[in-house]
Amino acid sequence: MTNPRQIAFVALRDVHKGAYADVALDRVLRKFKLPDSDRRLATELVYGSVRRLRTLDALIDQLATKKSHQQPPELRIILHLGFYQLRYQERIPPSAAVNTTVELAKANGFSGLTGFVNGLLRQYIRLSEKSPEPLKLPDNPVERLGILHSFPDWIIQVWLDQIGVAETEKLCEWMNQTPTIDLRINPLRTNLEQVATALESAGILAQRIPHLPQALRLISSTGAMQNLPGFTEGWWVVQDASAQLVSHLLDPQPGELVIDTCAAPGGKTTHIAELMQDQGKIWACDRTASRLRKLQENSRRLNLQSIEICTGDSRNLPQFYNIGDRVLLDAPCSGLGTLHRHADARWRQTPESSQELSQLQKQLLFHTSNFVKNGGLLVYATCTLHPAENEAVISEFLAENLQWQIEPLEASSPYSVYSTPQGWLKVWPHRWDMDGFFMVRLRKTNDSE
Ligand SMILES: C[S@@+](CC[C@H](N)C(=O)[O-])C[C@H]1O[C@@H](n2cnc3c(N)ncnc32)[C@H](O)[C@@H]1O
Repeated sequence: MTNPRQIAFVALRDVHKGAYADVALDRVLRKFKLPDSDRRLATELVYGSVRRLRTLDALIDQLATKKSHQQPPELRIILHLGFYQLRYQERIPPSAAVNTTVELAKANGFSGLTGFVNGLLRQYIRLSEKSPEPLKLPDNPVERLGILHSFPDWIIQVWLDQIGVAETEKLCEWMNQTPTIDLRINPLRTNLEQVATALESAGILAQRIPHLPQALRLISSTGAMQNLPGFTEGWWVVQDASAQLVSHLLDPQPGELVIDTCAAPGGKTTHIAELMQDQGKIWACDRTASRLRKLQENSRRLNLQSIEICTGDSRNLPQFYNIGDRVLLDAPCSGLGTLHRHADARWRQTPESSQELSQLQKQLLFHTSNFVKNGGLLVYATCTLHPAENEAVISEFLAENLQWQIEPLEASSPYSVYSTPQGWLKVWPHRWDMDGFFMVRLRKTNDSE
C-alpha cells in the first residue's frame, strides 16, 4: 500500500477505535515505506482530520441527510478526509480532493455510495464559491468557536472566562497551527552562535527567542532531529521556549541540592543541571520508570553528572523532608497549553479528568513542599491553561500553609514580562508565540519569621 490517503484512512480507523493518533500513524508508516512527500501528506491528513474533527462532523451534519454519528464509521472517516482537503489544504486542487475521496470510498467497500460522496463534497465546493464561510454557525459564542475551530465547548468556556471572546478566538487559531521546534543549547558544551552556524551549514535556519539566553527556534523543516548537527555531541535538546522559562524561574545555583519531583523525561532536570554548572546534586523523581530511562539517556547525551534518579510516587518520599534548597514540581496536567502538539489531546481531556488532576496536583504540592528547607524555594508549574489546576491549587495551598508565600520576580528580571499582578507567570500562547504555561515561585519563610 503506497497511497497516502489510504494510509491516512487506515491510521484514522485505529484512532476512531481509541488509539493515540501518533501511535496509530507511526504503526502504519513503519509498515509501508513511503516517499517523503507522501509521508508528509499522510501525516497532515491524519493529524488534521483528528484536530478538526468537530468542524468536519459539523459539515457532514449540515450537508448530509444523516448526521455524522449516524453514518457508517468508515464512511465518516472518508468524508472527514475529503472535507479536510477541501477546507484546509489549499495546495490540493478541489477536483483532486473530490476524485481521490471517491476512489477511497470505492476501495474501502463503499462503491454504492460514491455518488453520495461526490455530491456532498461538490455541494461544499459550490457553497464555498458563494460564501467565504459555508459552515452555518450558531450565535452562542462558545458553540460558535467550538464548531468553527474544532474544540469541545468546555475548553472554550474555560478560556473565554479568562480572556474573553476575541482573545479566545486568537488562541484557538494559534492551537490549530503546526507546532514550532525550539532547541535549548547546552552552555556546558557549546554556545548559541556555534549551534546556529552548524545548523545553517546543514541548511536549517534558526532564530533567537527574546529573553531566553539558551533558546533557538528552528524556522525551516528539519527531518529527523537525531541527524541535526550537535545531537550526538550533546549540544542541545528540544525544549519549547516556555518550558525553558520554568528553570530560569527556579534559578538554581551551583552546589545546591535541588529536588525535581515530577522529572521525566528530564527536559527541566537537565536544564537545572546546566544552570548549576553541573555542580551540586539534583534528585530526579518520577513514578514512571520508562520515562526515567529517557531522562537518563538525555542526561548521558548532554554529559551531565549531577543528576540522581529516584523512582517512586512523589506524594510519599519522606527521605527528602527539609533537605532541598530548591524544589521543582512540574505537575502532571491536562495540557491545555500544548494542544497544538497532540492532535487528539483536546478530545481526550474532560472536565472530570481536569478535576481529578487538580486533586493529584494538590496532593503533590502539599507533600513536596515538605522537601524544602526553611528559607528555600519551590516552583510549581503546569503546561495547562485551566485555573482549577493552577491558580486554585496555589490559593488553596497558601491558605493552609501560612509559612509559604509567593515570591514574585524582580521587576528587573527579563522574565518579568510574563508576570501577573498576583505574582505568578502565565504564558498565553497567542500573546507570546510559545506553549501555554503557568508557573509560580513560592518561598518557605523561616519558622521564626
Ligand atoms: C509534566 S510531566 C514532567 C515533565 C518533565 N518535568 C520535563 O520537563 O521533562 C509530569 C510527570 O509527572 C509524573 N508523575 C505523575 N504523577 C506522579 C507522582 N504521583 N509521583 C511522581 N511522578 C508523577 C509523570 O510520570 C510525568 O513524567
